[in-house]
Amino acid sequence: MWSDVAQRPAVPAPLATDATDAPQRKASAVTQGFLQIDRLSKAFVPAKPVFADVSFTLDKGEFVCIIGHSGCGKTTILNVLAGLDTATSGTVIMDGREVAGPSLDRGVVFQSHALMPWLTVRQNIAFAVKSRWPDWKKSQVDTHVEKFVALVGLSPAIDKKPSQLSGGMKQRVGIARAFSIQPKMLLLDEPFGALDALTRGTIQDELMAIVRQTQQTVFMITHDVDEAILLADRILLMSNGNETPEGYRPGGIAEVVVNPLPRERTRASLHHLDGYYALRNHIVDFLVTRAKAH
Ligand SMILES: Nc1ncnc2c1ncn2[C@@H]1O[C@H](COP(=O)(O)OP(=O)(O)OP(=O)(O)O)[C@@H](O)[C@H]1O
Repeated sequence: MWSDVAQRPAVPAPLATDATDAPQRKASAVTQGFLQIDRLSKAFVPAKPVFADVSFTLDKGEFVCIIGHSGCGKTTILNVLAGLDTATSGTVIMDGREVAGPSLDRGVVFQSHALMPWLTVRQNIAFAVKSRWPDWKKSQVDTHVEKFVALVGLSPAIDKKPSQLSGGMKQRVGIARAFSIQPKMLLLDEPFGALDALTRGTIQDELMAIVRQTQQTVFMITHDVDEAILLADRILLMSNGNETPEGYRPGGIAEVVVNPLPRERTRASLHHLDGYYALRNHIVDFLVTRAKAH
């Protein structure tokens, strides 16, 4: 089902098991893609890597979500992609260059918005823009900041400080800031995790519109199956490390699911689309039966 090969089907393809499509995934993982992750592993405790042999790629303009139970290593992978942490082994190549530290080429949004509380919305975003383009004049910075604040619908609040904003508004500022530096890749770690369902839905729609408009490449962690189905072109299903009768087995990418739903989907239309329930059930089944015992 929805196997990760070069061809992206428009309708659900017949079921392909992990075992049968894994070799194809590995071959494509190291030869194609704007972002190439090759045999990544991370061990905080030497004998028990959290995950091992993690290989996948992202094409330019692609939106990929990773889903898996708590502790499987999603944030660790995202931190390695961001250059905020190092892997124990393996490589990350973005746009032909190895990721070896943080860079303004990668915008990161965490669950906690991480805004500077003493600065206004405008100043928070301008800070990032000035870091990216130190030679820009104030008027240039202002115009650029205003454009991205408008994109997330926050123009009326541009001169407010974070303490004067709701949780959803703060998260929008974080998203505007990440987009404003026009990174080559956006890394999102459960950016809507702390928001109520209504706000979450609205911002999901906004994010999707901006991503489509800017052709942004996105890697996002989520625990929400519907969020992944709405936003992602592909969904990486990640298993946890676990003890087996043969000994400890590290976690890893158990399966890559290609989203067969039309890209123009919306939250409102999602559950009316052919293939939605099959896709959802497949992911939920993975989380219930396979994610912790592979
Ligand atoms: N700095 C660290 N030192 C030691 N262990 C760590 C460190 N960071 C993470 N871990 C461990 O590595 C494992 C993976 O953590 P990580 O935060 O990447 O998981 P996750 O899948 O993102 O979880 P969640 O969904 O709960 O955020 C966990 O068991 C965690 O305790």
